[in-house]
Amino acid sequence: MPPARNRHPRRDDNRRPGGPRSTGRPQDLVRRTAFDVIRAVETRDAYANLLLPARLRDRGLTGRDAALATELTYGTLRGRGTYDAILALCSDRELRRIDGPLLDVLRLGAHQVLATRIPPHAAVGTAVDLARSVAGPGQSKFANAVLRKVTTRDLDGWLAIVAPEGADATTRLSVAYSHPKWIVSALRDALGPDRGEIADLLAADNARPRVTLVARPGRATVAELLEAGAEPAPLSPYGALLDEGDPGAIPAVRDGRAAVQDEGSQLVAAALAAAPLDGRDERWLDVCAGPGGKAGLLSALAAGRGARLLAADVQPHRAGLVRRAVDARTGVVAADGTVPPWRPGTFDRIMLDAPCTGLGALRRRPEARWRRGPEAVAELGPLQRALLASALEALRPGGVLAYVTCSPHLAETRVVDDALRGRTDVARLDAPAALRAVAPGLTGAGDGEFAQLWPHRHGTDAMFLALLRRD
Ligand SMILES: C[S@@+](CC[C@H](N)C(=O)[O-])C[C@H]1O[C@@H](n2cnc3c(N)ncnc32)[C@H](O)[C@@H]1O
Repeated sequence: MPPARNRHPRRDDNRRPGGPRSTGRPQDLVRRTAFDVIRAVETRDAYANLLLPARLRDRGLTGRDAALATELTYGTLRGRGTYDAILALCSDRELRRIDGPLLDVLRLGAHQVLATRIPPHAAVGTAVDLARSVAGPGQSKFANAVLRKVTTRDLDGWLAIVAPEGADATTRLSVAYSHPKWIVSALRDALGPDRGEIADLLAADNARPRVTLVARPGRATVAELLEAGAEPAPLSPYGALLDEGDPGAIPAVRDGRAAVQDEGSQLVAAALAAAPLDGRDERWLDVCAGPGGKAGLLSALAAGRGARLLAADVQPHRAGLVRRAVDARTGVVAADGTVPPWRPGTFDRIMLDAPCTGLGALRRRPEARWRRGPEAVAELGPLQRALLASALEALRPGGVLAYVTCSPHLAETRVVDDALRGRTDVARLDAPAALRAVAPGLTGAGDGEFAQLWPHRHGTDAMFLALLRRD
């Protein structure tokens, strides 16, 4: 099966209105912008989702031009694994011998040829122009020769060659769905008995998610978001989906009463808030709160109950971002959760949204899959375990803790089993039931103690949730 394709309406008229910077041909500016962001991701570890909006603004690209630049940037970054396999067959030079800028032009060209409705001659022509401007006339001839070969087959035709049925399953899925092999293996392991869904999961990682908004209760309502053009979200009682338009233009979002937040993130925060608890319910803690997505919702839910949230993050600038997401009652501190400034047994509810590989949010971060290797999982383990041990210490007897990762990787979720081994004072609560209590329509999120949401099943990031009570 081919990777999910982000088809773009067939057109080569992506002109932008004239303006002070509209010297060269406008379509060149669109592709040049995509190229610059792809290069920055490659050479200086830039984040496409942060850099691209800034470049679009700088260059005055809006509307259809901005949409095309976004599609080209994200699609090229996501599809790199597939495109490299195809380019390797079309080039008489090994890919590792092709200069970085030229290789990125070829990837951008391959994406346009194979996964958009841009006519092949326009895709090749503009890529050759770009190759000339970033790598010189000699290299533009090479780019022309390679990309012309790419145009000889459609994506399915190429996949039959680079990811043939007879190849071993991990390699085939890795090339066809453009995921590194170690991620394919890790995701398949995480699916466990449902491993047959792996192709659907990889395809979901390649599809751009819809923008999900959260109405922070007591500060905004879902109805207000619907009036602004959003649709109700299928699962979260606080959620709404936006198909088009700038979320920042919605007054509630502009004022910080609502925000952009994945539905899975909303659900795990709401499940912690709704988990049954005996006794005092006044002191809530978010240990790893930056940049403040879950803290924003928790602070609003806490306020509605007369409880108070303390939000912490080890990085002062991330703690600063949290301040913008929460109300004035919420305390925000820059603190290391492994050597915390708070006393043991202080809190009634704790959110531990641990630093993780983010393998559950690949659809939002197009370049993330290429950035780190499997060593990242091993590197994060000790920190995840230390944070969980320390957060359990901070919980009062009878209190409830949510251990959350936006990664389904078993090494990152089994941290909970490691932490509880040999302990008799911590009980695992039924996390799937807690999620269903806030999202009654939810199915397929697990039937044991732990809950796992999936992009291909739930349309959310692959959030993992364990709910623990200290006895
Ligand atoms: C997955 S992110 C949290 C996302 C956040 N909960 C949200 O919903 O927006 C993990 C956060 O943990 C923070 N972090 C890493 N090590 C930490 C530590 N030792 N103590 C506290 N925070 C830490 C990181 O700075 C990062 O902001």
